[in-house]
Amino acid sequence: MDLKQYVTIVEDWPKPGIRFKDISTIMDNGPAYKFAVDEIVKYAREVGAEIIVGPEARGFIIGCPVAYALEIGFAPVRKPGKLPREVISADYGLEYGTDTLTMHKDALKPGQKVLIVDDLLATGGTVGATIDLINQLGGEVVGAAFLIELSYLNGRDQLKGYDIRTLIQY
Ligand SMILES: O=P(O)(O)OC[C@H]1O[C@H](OP(=O)(O)OP(=O)(O)O)[C@H](O)[C@@H]1O
Ligand SMILES: Nc1ncnc2[nH]cnc12
Repeated sequence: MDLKQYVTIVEDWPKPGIRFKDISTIMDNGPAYKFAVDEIVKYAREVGAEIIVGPEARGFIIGCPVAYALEIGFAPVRKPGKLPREVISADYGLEYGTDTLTMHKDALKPGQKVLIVDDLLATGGTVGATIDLINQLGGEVVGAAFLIELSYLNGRDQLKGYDIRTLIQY
């Protein structure tokens, strides 16, 4: 299936000069959404993922069905002030802003094999901070999977030495 045809490009959103890749038109199409999730499930099996870690909010949309299909857990990465128990933090930069990400301190078991899942790799700031969080918790990153890669923003530079799978490239 050519998944790219289901992505909607929104010009100048949320700021002038940004070409926003809207994945809601993948999600609202049952076969396209299932195809995307199934491709990442296959990859998760290849790398032997024991838990999925996904950043809010769009990482949940892809990461949770992958975890469900594999009958493994999902650990959320959230923006500050959202997780109710003790957290660890990491700062990151975005294509359009900066922020901090957090995870619960007990979200992973030491040595657990983690697959990071998100909808989109842009500058790599989010995934870089997510790797930092996983490392702080003693997890082992076995791969990172994204629906979309914006190659022109060189997010892969943040992921040197890690296995990456992306389904759609721009
Ligand atoms: O590679 P990067 O430059 O870090 O950008 C990619 C991240 O940006 C978007 O999330 P955003 O922070 O906009 O949050 P959302 O999913 O809640 O919309 C996207 O879902 C990725 O998580
Ligand atoms: N251009 C873009 N489209 C959709 N999500 C994004 N996250 C960061 N950059 C993005």
